[in-house]
Parts: sequence; C-alpha cells; structure tokens
Amino acid sequence: MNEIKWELAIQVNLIGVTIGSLLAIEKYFPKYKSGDKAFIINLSSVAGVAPADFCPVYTATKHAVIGLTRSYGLNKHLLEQGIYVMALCPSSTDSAMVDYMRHVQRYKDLYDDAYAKFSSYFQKATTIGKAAIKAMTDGDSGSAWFIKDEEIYKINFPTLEQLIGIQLQ
Ligand SMILES: NC(=O)c1ccc[n+]([C@@H]2O[C@H](COP(=O)([O-])OP(=O)(O)OC[C@H]3O[C@@H](n4cnc5c(N)ncnc54)[C@H](O)[C@@H]3O)[C@@H](O)[C@H]2O)c1
Ligand SMILES: CCCCC/C=C\C=C\[C@H](O)C/C=C\C/C=C\CCCC(=O)O
Repeated sequence: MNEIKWELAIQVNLIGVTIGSLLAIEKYFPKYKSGDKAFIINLSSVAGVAPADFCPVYTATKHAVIGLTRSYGLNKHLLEQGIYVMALCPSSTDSAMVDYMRHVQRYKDLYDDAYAKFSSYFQKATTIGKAAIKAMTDGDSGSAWFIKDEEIYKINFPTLEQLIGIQLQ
C-alpha cells in the first residue's frame, strides 16, 4: 500500500499479480502440474470489495485483482487446464506492511484517519493461511473470500449473464 508512490503500488499489486497468474497458467502449470487440480490464490483485500477513502489507488488495484481472479476462475479456464483461481479478501491483518505504515511518519500522516476509524484490531496472519485452505477445500474457482478471524465466507458477486439478463441454457 503506497498512495504516494502510487505508480509503484499499481506495478506491484496489479502488474505483479497479473504476471504471476500468466506465468502460472501459460508456463508453470503446463510443465509441472502432476495431479488433476492446480490452484492460484491471489491476495486482494476488503478494499477489493468496498471503497476506502484513505487509499484509492490501493483500492483500485485490489478491485482489479478480484476482476482478474473471477475472470480466470471462469469455467473455460478451469475446464481447459484444471486450474482453480481464488482471491482472499482479508480485513486488517498484523503484518510488516501495516507495522511499517504505523511507524513511518509520512505514511502515518496519510493514514491517521483510517487508523482512528479502523485499526483498533488486527487479526493474526495465520488466519489467512487457514482461509486459503478453506477456499481450496471448497474448490469453487473464481471465488473471493472475506476473512476476519473466524468469519470466513465466500463473497457474492453478480455474473455478467445475471447483470445483462442473458438466460443460461
Ligand atoms: N495486512 C493487511 O491488513 C492486509 C489486508 C488485506 C490484504 N492484504 C494484502 O496481503 C498481501 C500481503 O501483505 P502483508 O500485509 O502480509 O504485508 P507484508 O509486508 O508482510 O508482505 C508483503 C510482501 O510483498 C513483498 N513485496 C513487496 N514489493 C515487492 C515487489 N516489488 N516484488 C516482489 N515482492 C514484493 C514483500 O517483500 C513482502 O514479503 C498484500 O497483497 C496486501 O495488500 C494485507
Ligand atoms: C485499518 C486502516 C489502517 C491501514 C491498514 C493498513 C493496511 C491494510 C490493508 C488492507 O488491505 C485493508 C484495507 C483497508 C482496511 C479498511 C478497513 C478495515 C476494516 C477493519 C475491520 O475489520 O473492522
């Protein structure tokens, strides 16, 4: 998260995740996948689902990660290659990134309001690992998962067909 060096945030959060997905789908899995299934787990955020006034660029990249995940998660890719693509959407989580922003003054100034409003609690990073296992066990490709402690659930989004009113056969 870096709203000051925002081009860098887009490079890392969106272009980095896109390159990772393309490398996995086009190069890595075709060569190394041995079983029926392979998984790509992308890190989005609660800010990938709802807007956050203190970090619009971060929020845009995390929304984009949801779009990338849901699109590569559609049946076409699943059926062709057996690749399941999921996104995790954690709420605030204790990590090096948060710690850095909490202590570095130029970021602290920018995020002060957000800390006052949201940061009374940070979940443990190990919770995200548990959620990843739950997502893979559930096995719904294209799904995005809200994570806040024990509260871990699939987020509902409309499909393109539902939005534009196409009747599926
Ligand atoms: N901490 C939170 O509250 C929170 C909540 C929701 C989502 N997320 C997301 O979770 C993911 C992990 O973040 P985190 O909170 O664990 O922070 P973190 O600082 O522990 O992890 C970020 C990792 O990204 C790596 N990284 C940074 N720039 C890189 C680059 N240019 N190339 C390769 N690697 C690079 C860092 O080395 C570090 O290992 C991020 O995508 C973050 O947006 C975090
Ligand atoms: C919590 C605000 C301080 C900044 C935290 C730093 C990074 C967090 C990045 C995450 O991707 C989360 C993004 C936005 C968080 C917004 C609201 C958190 C809601 C807190 C809650 O679970 O009640």
